[in-house]
Amino acid sequence: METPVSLRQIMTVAEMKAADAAATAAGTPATTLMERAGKGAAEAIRQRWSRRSVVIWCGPGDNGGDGYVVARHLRRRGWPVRVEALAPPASPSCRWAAERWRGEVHPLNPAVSPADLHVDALFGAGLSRPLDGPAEELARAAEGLSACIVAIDTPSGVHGDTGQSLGGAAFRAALTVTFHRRKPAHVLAHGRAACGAVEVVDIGLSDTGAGDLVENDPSLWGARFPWPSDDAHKHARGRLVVVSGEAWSTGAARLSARAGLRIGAGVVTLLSPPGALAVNAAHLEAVMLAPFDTDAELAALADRAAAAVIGPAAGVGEATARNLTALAGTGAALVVDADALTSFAHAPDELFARLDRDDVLTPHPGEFERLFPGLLKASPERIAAAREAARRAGTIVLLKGPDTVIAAPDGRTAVNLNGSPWLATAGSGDVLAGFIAGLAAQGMESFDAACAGAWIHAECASLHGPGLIAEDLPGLAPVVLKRLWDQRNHPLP
Ligand SMILES: NC(=O)C1=CN([C@@H]2O[C@H](COP(=O)(O)OP(=O)(O)OC[C@H]3O[C@@H](n4cnc5c(N)ncnc54)[C@H](OP(=O)(O)O)[C@@H]3O)[C@@H](O)[C@H]2O)[C@@H](O)CC1
Ligand SMILES: Nc1ncnc2c1ncn2[C@@H]1O[C@H](COP(=O)(O)OP(=O)(O)O)[C@@H](O)[C@H]1O
Ligand SMILES: [K+]
Repeated sequence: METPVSLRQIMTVAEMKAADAAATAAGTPATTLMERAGKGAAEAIRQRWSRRSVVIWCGPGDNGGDGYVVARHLRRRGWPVRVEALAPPASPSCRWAAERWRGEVHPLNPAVSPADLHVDALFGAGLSRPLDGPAEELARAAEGLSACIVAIDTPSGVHGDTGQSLGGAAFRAALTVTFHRRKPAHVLAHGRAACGAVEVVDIGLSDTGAGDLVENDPSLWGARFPWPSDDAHKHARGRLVVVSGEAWSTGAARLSARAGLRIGAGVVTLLSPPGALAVNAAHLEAVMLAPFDTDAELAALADRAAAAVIGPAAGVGEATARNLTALAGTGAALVVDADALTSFAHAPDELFARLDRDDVLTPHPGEFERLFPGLLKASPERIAAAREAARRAGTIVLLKGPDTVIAAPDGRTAVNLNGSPWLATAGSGDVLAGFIAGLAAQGMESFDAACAGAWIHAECASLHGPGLIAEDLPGLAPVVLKRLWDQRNHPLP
């Protein structure tokens, strides 16, 4: 069975608080939620580690309360547990949990008391100011110990919504156990690294439905993947065109074209300036080639295409801007990347005016800054920046990076989690543009295509690992596609 979309939902700290309040209002006491949270965290720890000595650092709020519950459950299982408190319990639920811990409570040892495992239950996702005093000292002393630290909800000192340190020191963990849903801190680059593995414990909060911020995963788009029908023919599988650069910069467009073909577009044509025809012809097999001289000729060639890629090594300037305008006048869904983005740096609104809701912009942070000056810096995190960019542009925006964010103008947003640094290699973005456009050419809705393209792209990179170059990526797509195909025919239980 596929994972329901709602299980892949990411909730902000405020949304989580609201879900918590709704449960309490509906009759589930806060202490019941805390008991489930702490018990679930203890179980997650026992699943990962055999019995060993553990020190639990408890804060004064509900995160600390979870810590006392973890302590009780681990001791019940025979684990040697030492509880250290930063301050006496201050919240009612924390007091409740502390009263049920029958062992000793020691003051926090900022120099790290020796143990095989340490549990950070100082502060959770709602922390609003930097760690200070003994908590900060402890975070510094615990640097380098992350392999034996388990964080409850979030590593203390990390902001739940941004994943950034609140300033000063923050903990890093091997495992973070959170509750109900992941928060942005668990998926965005810095926070994700601080969390280590993330496990989500169900604490019985009611299903809040499929929110519009989700993890990017096949459960999001797998059911709508454009597999060919039995009576498919190549033209029915979707026509894709890719605009080539001049003779000395043709490789990027060929990478996109090959990627589009590999991901299933039936017919892929590279549209090439006359001066680049010879070099393109020398390097193409299944990808077809057609010359264009003017933007009008380009539009005519693209007229029957379902999707188009423009940007990879297309050249920055007037000609690319004109070519984009010509393509925008066809019915093709556009994937606008690289030089096509930069060609509008002086007038981003002119670009946005030419695009439709089914077009996709694929900027890396540098290109994003050119189209949306200051937005990344002014936003609390990348999710908010990408969402605002999609709203302004009226089109889909895929903001690239270790935590690629895909946002649609209607608010749908997905964060890609399967990326790896092997993708940080020249040309990998060109392949991504080709994957997305290849899926759009097959009729996949553009937000789905962007999400599926990003996920498959990252999956290909993980399959290869060290030594990856962009040329390898399209050739790895069949392995990933086969897995998706097999899951479709034989869904996992
Ligand atoms: N939501 C849910 O559904 C469930 C949530 N659960 C658990 O509850 C946790 C959230 O609990 P929480 O809101 O009490 O936040 P927590 O991070 O524990 O305390 C932060 C407060 O401490 C205070 N503070 C004092 N000294 C401080 C210092 N040096 N540095 C900084 N702050 C300091 C400070 O108050 P201030 O002094 O600023 O007024 C601040 O407001 C959550 O992470 C999860 O583990 C589960 O039980 C299951 C159900
Ligand atoms: N550290 C990283 N972890 C995960 N993905 C990464 C990382 N660095 C880069 N990527 C991915 O690699 C691709 C690079 O694209 P881009 O910067 O456009 O490169 P190019 O222009 O050379 O093709 C993007 O999909 C990006 O998300
Ligand atoms: K914590």
